[in-house]
Amino acid sequence: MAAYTWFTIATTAWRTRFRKQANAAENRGATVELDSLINYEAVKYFNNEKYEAKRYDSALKEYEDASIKVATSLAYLNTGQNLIFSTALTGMMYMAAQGVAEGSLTVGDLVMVNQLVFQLSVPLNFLGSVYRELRQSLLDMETLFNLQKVNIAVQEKPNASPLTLNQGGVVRFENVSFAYRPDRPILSDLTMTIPAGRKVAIVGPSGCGKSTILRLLFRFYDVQSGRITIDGQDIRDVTLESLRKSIGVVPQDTPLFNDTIEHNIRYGNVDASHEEVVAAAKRAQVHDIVEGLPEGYATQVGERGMMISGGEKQRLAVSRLILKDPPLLFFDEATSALDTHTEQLLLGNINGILKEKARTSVFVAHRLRTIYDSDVIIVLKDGTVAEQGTHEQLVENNGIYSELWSAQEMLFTEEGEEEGQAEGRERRVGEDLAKRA
Ligand SMILES: Nc1ncnc2c1ncn2[C@@H]1O[C@H](COP(=O)(O)OP(=O)(O)OP(=O)(O)O)[C@@H](O)[C@H]1O
Repeated sequence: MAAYTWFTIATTAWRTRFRKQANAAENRGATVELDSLINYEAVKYFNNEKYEAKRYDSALKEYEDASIKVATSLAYLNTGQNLIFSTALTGMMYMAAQGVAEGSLTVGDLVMVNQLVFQLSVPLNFLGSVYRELRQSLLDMETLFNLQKVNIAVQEKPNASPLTLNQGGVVRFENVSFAYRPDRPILSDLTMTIPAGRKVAIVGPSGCGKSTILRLLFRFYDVQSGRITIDGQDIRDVTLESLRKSIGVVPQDTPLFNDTIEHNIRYGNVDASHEEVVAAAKRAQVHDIVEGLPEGYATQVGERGMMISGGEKQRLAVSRLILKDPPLLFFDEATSALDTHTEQLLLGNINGILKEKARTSVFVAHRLRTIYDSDVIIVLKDGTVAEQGTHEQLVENNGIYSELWSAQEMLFTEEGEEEGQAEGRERRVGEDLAKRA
C-alpha cells in the first residue's frame, strides 16, 4: 500500500507540469484564434490568412504535444499502479500458497487472502483516481484562482458618499501625475480647471494623454499623485456609481453590441421609450439614415457594429449620450469620422443641448475647427498644460495652438480651393474664424 501511495503521489506530481503545459497551450491557441477572428479585416487587407493559419496551427501543435504527454503519463501512472498491485497480489498469493503447502494455512485461507487483496484493489483504485482528478481540476482552475489574486487597482472607500454636484460640475485636476508604467510618465504635475457649465477643449499632440484624462476622471485608474475633484469632492472619496453616472462619454471607438440600432441607442438609458430613442437619434443627426434602412431601428449592427459606417457609429454614441443626459460630458474625437457638413450640424445640435442644459463639457479634438468656439481651450504638451485661453487669446499668443491653427487653416484653404469649394460653408467658417482671430 505504501509503494502504491508513494508511486501515485510522486507520478501525479510529475504529471502536473504536462497538464500545465497543455492548459497554457490551449489558452495560447484560444488567444490566437480570437485575435485573428476579431482582426479579420487586417488579416484580409494584408493577405495574411496563411500566416494566421500557421500561427494557430503551431499553437494547436503545442497543445497536441502537451496533450499526448498528459495521456502518455496517465498510461504510465496506470501501468505503474497495476504493476505494484499485481506484484503485491502475486507475492501474497505465493506466501499463502507456501502456507498451504506447509500446512499452516487451509485452501479456504488462500481463497480468503485472494478475495481480501482483490477487495482492497477497489478502494485503492478509487482513491488513486480521486487524487489524480482532484489535482487535475485544481490545475484547470488555476487561471480562475489567479484572477482572484489580481489586485483591484480602483476601489471604493468603505465610507464613500455619493457625488453631489452643488457647484454645477467644476472639475479640477490638482498637481496630477500619472503613468501607466513607472518608466513612462504620461501626466506630470498637471493642474487645470474645467469650469461648470462651460465648453472646454483639450488639444495636444497624439499620445500626450488626452484620453488618459478621461480615464482618470472616470476612475478607470487612480492618479499616482495630486488629486482630481468635482465640485470640491475628491473623486476617490465618492461612490463609483455616482461618479460614473454623472459623466457621459463619447469615446474614440464606439463600442456597440451585436443587436439592433434601437437597443444600442437605448443603452444610454435602458428605461427610455421608443419616442425618446427617436428624439435622441434626431438630435444626433442619425434618424434620417436609420429611417432609410430597410429595417429602420430594428436593423442589426453586427458584431462591434461592423455592419454600419464609422460616422453612423459615432452618431449612435452621441444619441446614447443624449439619452443618458449626464451633467458632465466628455467627447473624445467624437466627430472625427463625419464629413464636415454633418459634423457642423451635429456640433450645432450638441452645442444647443449644452447651452440649454448648462452642461459642463470637454471636447478632445485634433481638428481645431470643431472646438474654436470653446470657452476655454487647454493645450497639453509633455503631460502638462502648455497654454490655455480662448481661441482668440491663444492665436494672439503665437504659441503651439497658434501654429497648429495656422497649419490646419492653410491645409483647409488649399483643400477647399482644389475641390472648387471656395464658396462653401467650410470656407466661410474659416474666414469667419480668421476675422475673429
Ligand atoms: N492601458 C495603457 N497601458 C499603457 N500605456 C498606455 C495605455 N493607454 C494609453 N497608453 C499610452 O499612454 C499615452 C497617452 O495615451 P492617450 O490615449 O491618453 O493619448 P491621446 O493624447 O488621447 O492620444 P490620441 O490623440 O492619439 O488619441 C500613449 O503614449 C499610449 O501609448
